[in-house]
Amino acid sequence: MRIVGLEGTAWAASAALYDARTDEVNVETDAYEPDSGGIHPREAAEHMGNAVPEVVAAILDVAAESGESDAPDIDAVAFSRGPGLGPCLRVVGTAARALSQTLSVPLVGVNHMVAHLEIGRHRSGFDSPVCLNASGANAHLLGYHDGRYRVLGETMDTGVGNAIDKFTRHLGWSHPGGPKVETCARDGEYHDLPYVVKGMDFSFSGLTSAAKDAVDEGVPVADVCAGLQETVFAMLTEVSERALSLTGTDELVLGGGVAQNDRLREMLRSMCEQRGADFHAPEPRFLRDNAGMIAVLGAKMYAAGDTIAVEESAVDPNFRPDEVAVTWREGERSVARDPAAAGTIRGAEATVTIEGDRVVKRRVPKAYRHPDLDDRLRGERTRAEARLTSAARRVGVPTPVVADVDPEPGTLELRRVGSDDLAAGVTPDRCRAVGRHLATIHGAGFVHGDPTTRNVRIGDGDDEVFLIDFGLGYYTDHVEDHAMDLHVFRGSVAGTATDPEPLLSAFEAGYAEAGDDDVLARLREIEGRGRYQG
Ligand SMILES: C[C@@H](O)[C@H](NC(=O)OP(=O)(O)OC[C@H]1O[C@@H](n2cnc3c(N)ncnc32)[C@H](O)[C@@H]1O)C(=O)O
Ligand SMILES: Nc1ncnc2c1ncn2[C@@H]1O[C@H](COP(=O)(O)OP(=O)(O)OP(=O)(O)O)[C@@H](O)[C@H]1O
Ligand SMILES: [Fe+2]
Repeated sequence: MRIVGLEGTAWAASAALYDARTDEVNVETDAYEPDSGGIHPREAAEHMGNAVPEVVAAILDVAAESGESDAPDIDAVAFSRGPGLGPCLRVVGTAARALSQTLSVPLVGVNHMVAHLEIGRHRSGFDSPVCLNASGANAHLLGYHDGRYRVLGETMDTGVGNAIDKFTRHLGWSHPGGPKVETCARDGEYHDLPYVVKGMDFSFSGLTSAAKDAVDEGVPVADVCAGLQETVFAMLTEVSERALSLTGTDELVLGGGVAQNDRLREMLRSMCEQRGADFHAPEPRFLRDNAGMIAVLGAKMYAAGDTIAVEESAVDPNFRPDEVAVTWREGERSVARDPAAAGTIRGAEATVTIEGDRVVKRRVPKAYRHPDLDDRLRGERTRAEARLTSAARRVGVPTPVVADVDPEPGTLELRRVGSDDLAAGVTPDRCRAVGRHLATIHGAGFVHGDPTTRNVRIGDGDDEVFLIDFGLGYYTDHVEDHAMDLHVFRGSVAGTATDPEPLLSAFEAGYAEAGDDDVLARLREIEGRGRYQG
């Protein structure tokens, strides 16, 4: 089978030929480089208009030379339907429809972000990995479950590349900024910047502003670049580790243009090594936007009969990866596995040793993080956990008694609670109880910060649950912060349960019993927010 792929969501006018028999991928790309500032949608679309016919012609030449007959020997045309810049997508969509009609072959509409994921899975040979997509306009964690890729975590504001590019625009550097920050950071000393992780979601906006301010205040640019990389990539590595821990998976693949960064790959590799997981990042030509990944996923979709009629092939600038019916993996294994049951448990942050009634939790140093950042986070979180675990119990929320705390090495001794993690026995009654408990701590002025089904323990009664692991918690009265707690819990249920709806409605009903309606309204808004920001 041979598939032609077309890509043109933003900057790369690209065409590819994928031969499924030999697994060979030929790619022709013509990049748009803005004269100044960031990517300009109209200019980028103009570039697509000029460059797409040329890269297509070049790929058709390759097809003609390598085909088995005089005919081009092509089975289908696959193209990026979104997400991306509307004006660019429309140009490439039109080219793809025309090509499929000229060749009289079916059209396959590919989600660009799922293609970033699938190329990594394809090249790694992994079975059901967690995928971190680190690209310009996006940043999210995906895992396959029951016919869809679920979004396990994502940016709450801009994509990771855009966050870096915004900073370099402030310096007057040309687009793209990512590679320049990487080079400049090599000569810099680490500089502290805000670190924002909420469960498996994360935010870059405060950090970008702080990086700009630091330069304006005279901190050497190289130091700010080093701090920016260390902070941004540590956040991405931490949430990836959380996703591995939550799903029980031991395979991680990386995708997207920012994945070309050596330091990011090094951190992820180091994290995976430390926890005994396998890591794969494809070669750079498959990381940045390219039509090769579109052709490879196009081949899988075509083989599954997943083609679209021309009339239904409209592009979608906000096409989310979790909207895609994953036809080519029907019946395959979910990303969620059974976590190791006994002895020493390796959470995302800590190792937990359970001896009888006593639980010792150690936030071990993470080799992937800069030592200053590592010390800061382990100390802050150990202190927060001790303080908020006790504060929650004082307002009537079941939590473990804290027997001892030592923030310097990052060690806590807790009483053992519950018989299992909620993940092992999610029921509507228990979810309702979690909702009530979160409402109570919000009423007391603080958030949990990471209320997933692995950070709730189940007790003897039908609705007896304990909240644990308050390390990401903090005092706040902001409705948005409270709503993020609910969003994180929803995400952990929706990402792993086969029938999440009854669980989620019970959870929200529980919250409504004891909490503020404004928070539930804000949750709706967060869930509905289009996260794609070009
Ligand atoms: C929707 C689609 O149009 C979009 N594409 C996109 O963002 O292009 P991509 O090739 O995946 O990523 C480009 C980004 O990747 C960054 N980048 C490239 N090389 C880098 C490096 N060595 N270090 C850090 N960032 C790098 C650039 O600064 C830019 O922000 C996406 O995938 O989100
Ligand atoms: N007090 C406790 N009683 C019983 N089990 C516990 C207790 N504390 C932790 N555990 C067990 O250890 C696991 C990991 O603990 P915890 O969530 O605190 O660590 P972590 O590294 O912060 O994890 P993550 O960041 O992945 O949520 C829990 O899911 C739970 O199974
Ligand atoms: Fe991309």
